[in-house]
Amino acid sequence: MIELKNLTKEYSAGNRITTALSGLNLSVDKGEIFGVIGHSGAGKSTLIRCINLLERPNSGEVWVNGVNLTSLRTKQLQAERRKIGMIYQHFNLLSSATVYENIAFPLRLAHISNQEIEIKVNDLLALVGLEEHHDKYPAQLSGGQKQRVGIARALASDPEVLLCDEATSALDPQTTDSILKLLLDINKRFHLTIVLITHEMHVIQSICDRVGVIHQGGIVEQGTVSEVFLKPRHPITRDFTRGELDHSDLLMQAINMKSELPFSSQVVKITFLGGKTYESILSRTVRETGVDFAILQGTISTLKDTPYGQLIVRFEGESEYISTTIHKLVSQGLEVEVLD
Ligand SMILES: Nc1ncnc2c1ncn2[C@@H]1O[C@H](COP(=O)(O)OP(=O)(O)OP(=O)(O)O)[C@@H](O)[C@H]1O
Repeated sequence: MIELKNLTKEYSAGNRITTALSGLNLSVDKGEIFGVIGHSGAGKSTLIRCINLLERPNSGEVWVNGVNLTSLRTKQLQAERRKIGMIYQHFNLLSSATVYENIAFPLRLAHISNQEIEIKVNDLLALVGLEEHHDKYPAQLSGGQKQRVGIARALASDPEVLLCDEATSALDPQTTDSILKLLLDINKRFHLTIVLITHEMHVIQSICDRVGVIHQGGIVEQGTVSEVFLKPRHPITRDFTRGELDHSDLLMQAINMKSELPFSSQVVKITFLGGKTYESILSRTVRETGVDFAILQGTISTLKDTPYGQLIVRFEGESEYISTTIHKLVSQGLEVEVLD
């Protein structure tokens, strides 16, 4: 659906050149929610603005729905851009126009009749839950309501792609969740392809199917959210996932106390995904092998609709039986990483 091929983007200010994207490649499938996560300055905004050519790359190609946007003339590009909606961190609403007129704006530009506009805008107001606010001005709305107007406006031209530029970064956690839920609902209902950029793991974890990690203008790791999130390989990805299982000093002490223990032990990280999260695999297995365990740290949460759990445990017992335990856990589909 979207293919970014070898994109490079440099900004020059005076005699200083900043490389924001360097040979970046990315492909997004139709109907998926793809998240790009990265630290400040990594190139996220430049990347998302290159998808609709708000920012023109110095080299490389941008393909959306089989069309090479980078090869188009202005008029053709304008027509293709209508199929790409965008929402922004600071909403970018017209402050002097009502909610209704903000949503109607792209339709008026496209010379749609008043009658059609009325039907369309009323449908969109209902979709984003703002029917009662149609004649208010942006200043009279909360941040979450403003973003709902932004979403309705972006959907007015029936786009095939929705780009979200840090769309929840200015919102509190509760409002963030309600906007993410709305985006998920829109994605499912209209089979809309969504690309979002964020610096928050929570956003990726809540609604994305796949994720790319951007660092110094390139994608350093990408895959399904569970692949990238549960088995991070790149140090930057580890930075983002660290919060989930916190490698605190206390945990490190517990891991390193092996030599002081009167029995042999092994510290492991066990990852449960999907239905296995709620099965009693661990307790059943240790009952069979006779190994004891102490839980040092644990979390159970969800990746979009999929439950997952991660436990750091210290197995205690004969080393041979500990090995058997690990082997049995792996053969039942759990991920086991030996930590000491
Ligand atoms: N208009 C510009 N002129 C000069 N340099 C720019 C411009 N826009 C971005 N940059 C630089 O390009 C690099 C990437 O910026 P970009 O805004 O894409 O990163 P980001 O990941 O979105 O960061 P943030 O999360 O802080 O918005 C940074 O070094 C930034 O300073």
